[in-house]
Amino acid sequence: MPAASLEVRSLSAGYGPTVVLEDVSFSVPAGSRLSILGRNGMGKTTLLSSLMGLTRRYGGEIRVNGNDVAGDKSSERALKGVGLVPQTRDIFRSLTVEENLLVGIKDRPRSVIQEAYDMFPRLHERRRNLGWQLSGGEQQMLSTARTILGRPSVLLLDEPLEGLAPVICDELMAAFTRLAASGEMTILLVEQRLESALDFAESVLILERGQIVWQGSSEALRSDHSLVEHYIGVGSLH
Ligand SMILES: Nc1ncnc2c1ncn2[C@@H]1O[C@H](COP(=O)(O)OP(=O)(O)OP(=O)(O)O)[C@@H](O)[C@H]1O
Repeated sequence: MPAASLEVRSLSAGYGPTVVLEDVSFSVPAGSRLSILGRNGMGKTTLLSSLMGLTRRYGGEIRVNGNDVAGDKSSERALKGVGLVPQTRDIFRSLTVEENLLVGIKDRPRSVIQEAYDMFPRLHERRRNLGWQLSGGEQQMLSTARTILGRPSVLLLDEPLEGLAPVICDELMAAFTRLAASGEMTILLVEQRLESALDFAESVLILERGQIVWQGSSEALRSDHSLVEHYIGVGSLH
């Protein structure tokens, strides 16, 4: 599936009776990159989970290439090209790396696993290791590779660098940048590290208490220190 556009209109969503996202609207052209910023607890994970169909929706539309998927279950959204790499890196801990990857290939031939190994050679070295034996960075690579093998046209990455050593972060960001450059996926990245988020994406949105408080280009945000300090925190830009 080639990259798809994403359009979100007046989305409100949450958990049970709790509304977290309120009237969220934005669009991402096919093949482009959006970073989602905001302090802890502002609704970033809830936004990605809602795009994947994992929260309760109170209203609004989610259009993938113009088709509204907001009423679809998450499994249906996955078939329509939405792929989430969750913050929890939910790999199967008692399966090997290779078995985990096989789960992600959907109906593609087994040989496509090589795509994951090309992307992350470390996974090839660890292919017979069990999920629980992997480091945090390797788990992130596996979780990402498994989702990517399903060829999503809209890829949602939730804080992929969290808790990882700088050298691993660089390796992952390089892989995400290569993916983005391939033009095969539209990518949304939730990331606390401002520099990484701005380097990665052309455009940015900032969430505060479940609402979008700023949207614009990465360059505009980078050059406006007062905006960054107001919404994200002092000293975020170096
Ligand atoms: N399963 C849940 N049930 C009820 N409320 C939840 C649930 N998950 C998150 N929340 C609440 O929704 C709000 C937004 O949380 P969310 O995890 O989306 O924020 P976030 O911006 O991703 O934060 P962080 O950067 O810490 O991951 C918070 O007030 C949080 O307590």
